[in-house]
Amino acid sequence: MPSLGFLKKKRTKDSTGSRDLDSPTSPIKDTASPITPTSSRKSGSFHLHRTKTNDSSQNSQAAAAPSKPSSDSMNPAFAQQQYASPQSTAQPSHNTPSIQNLIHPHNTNAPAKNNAGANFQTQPLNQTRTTKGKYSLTDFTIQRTLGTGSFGRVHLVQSKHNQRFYAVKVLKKAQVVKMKQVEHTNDERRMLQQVKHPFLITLWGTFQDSKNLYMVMDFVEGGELFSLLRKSQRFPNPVAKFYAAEVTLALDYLHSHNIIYRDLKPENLLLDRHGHLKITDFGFAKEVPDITWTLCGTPDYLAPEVVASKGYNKSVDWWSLGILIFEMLCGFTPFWDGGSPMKIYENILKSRVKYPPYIHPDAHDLLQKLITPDLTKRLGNLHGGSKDVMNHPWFAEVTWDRLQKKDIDAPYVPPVRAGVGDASQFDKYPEETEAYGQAGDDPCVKSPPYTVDHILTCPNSHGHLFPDF
Ligand SMILES: Nc1ncnc2c1ncn2[C@@H]1O[C@H](COP(=O)(O)OP(=O)(O)OP(=O)(O)O)[C@@H](O)[C@H]1O
Repeated sequence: MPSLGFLKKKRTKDSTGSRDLDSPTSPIKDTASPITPTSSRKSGSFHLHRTKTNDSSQNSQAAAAPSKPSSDSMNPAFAQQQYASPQSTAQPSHNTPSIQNLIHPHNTNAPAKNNAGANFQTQPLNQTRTTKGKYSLTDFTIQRTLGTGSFGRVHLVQSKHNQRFYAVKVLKKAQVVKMKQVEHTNDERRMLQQVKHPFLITLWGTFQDSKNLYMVMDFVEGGELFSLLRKSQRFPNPVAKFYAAEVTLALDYLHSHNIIYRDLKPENLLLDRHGHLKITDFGFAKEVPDITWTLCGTPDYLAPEVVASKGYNKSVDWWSLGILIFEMLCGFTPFWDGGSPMKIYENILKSRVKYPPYIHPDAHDLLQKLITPDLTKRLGNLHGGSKDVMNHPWFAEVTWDRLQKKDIDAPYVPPVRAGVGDASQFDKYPEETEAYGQAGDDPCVKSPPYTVDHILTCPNSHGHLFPDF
C-alpha cells in the first residue's frame, strides 16, 4: 500500500497537492464497527436511524430533522438495514410538508434580494434558475475561505437580507484567461444553472466585477468526503456503497441530460449536514451528446481514453466512479505509485489494478467492470447505461427511489450546528489579500476590433468573455 504522505494532500486539477490535513483522528476507524447501532443520534458518529430529511430545510436555521426511534436499527448490517425496502410506515419526507414548504414551496434557500419581487424559480433542465435583479458583492458579508482549487477560492458568506449562509466561489478573471479556462468557466455557470438534483450543488446566481467572477451556491456544511476519508483511512464496504450509490444517481441524472461531469473525486463531494452527498465543482462539466476530446480532469481519476487523447463520452465518469469506489475501499487510488502525473498516466494506460484481498467480492467484480479500458465492456457504457451499474450485485440492497429522496440515513452525520454558518468541518486556509469589488477597467470586455486571440478564446461573446455572469 502506498505511503499516506502524498495521499493526505488534496489533488488539484493539475495534481499539485495544496496542503496537509491536520487531524489524524478517525471518525470511523475508532469505532469498533461503523454499523454499530446507537440509541440516539450522535453527531460525528455513525448511526442507524432513518431520518426524515427535507431538501428545502437546508440553511433553514432550524434544528436537525428528528430521527426515528432506535427500534428501527439493527446490527450488523448498516447495508442490509439501510438499503432494504421499507417495512416501516414512515413516509418519505417529501410527503410531510414543513412550515417552510407551505410558505414558499421552492425557494426557501435562495438568498433574498432587497429589491421587491425578487424571485427564484426551480426550472426544468435547459431553463435557468433566474433572479429578478442581480446579486452584487454588497448583498453579502464575506467570511472565511472554505476551500481553494486550481482556479478559484470558495468563501462562506452571509446574506445581508435573510442572514442565511451561502458559499461563493470567486474566480479571478485574469487567472481564468491565463489558464485558458474561459469556456470551462462559462460552461460551469451554464451547467449549474440548469441542473437540479438532490445530490448536486445548487447555484443561486452569479455576478461579476472588473476583476472577478462570483458564483453563489448553497453552503454545504459537512465538509469534503476527502477529509472524512483521509481521517478514516478507508471506508467499510457498506459506507463506500452508500456514497457510491448517491454518486451513481447523480451521474445517472447528469448523463440522462447529456452532461459529462469529468471531475469525480472525493475533494468534490461535500457532505450536507445530514451526511448526504452534494457534488460541487462543475468546472469541467460539459454538455456532450456524442463525443468530445478535451484533456481535463485530475490525473489519478482520468480514464485511459482521455489520457490517450481519444474521443470520449460519458464512459469517463463510470471509469472515475470505479476509481472513487476503489479509493473509498482502499484509501488510495489504483494507479498512483509515488511518481509524477506521467507515471500515473502510464499506469492508467496499462490499466493493471492490484485488488487488495479485503475488497468484498461483489465490489471487486463491479470495480473490474468499471475500471476497464475496453469501452465495449465498461459498465455504464453499455446498452443498459447507468441501470447496468445500479443493477450490479454490489448495489443489490439499495432501494434507489428511497435513496433519491434521502429517505435512507447517511452512515456519518457531520458534527455541525445547522444554520449558524458553522464551517468547522472545513480546513483553514490563508485568506485572500486582494480586496474584492475594486473599481477599474474590465480587461475581459473588449471593443471591436477584437484580437484573434480574443475571438478564439470566446468567439460568441461579442467582446465580452463572460457575457452571462
Ligand atoms: N457549496 C460549497 N459549500 C461548501 N464548500 C464548498 C462549496 N463549493 C466548494 N467548496 C469548497 O471549496 C473547494 C474548492 O471548490 P471547487 O472545487 O469548486 O474549486 P476549483 O478551483 O474548481 O477546485 P479544483 O481545482 O480542486 O477542482 C471544494 O473542494 C470545497 O472544499
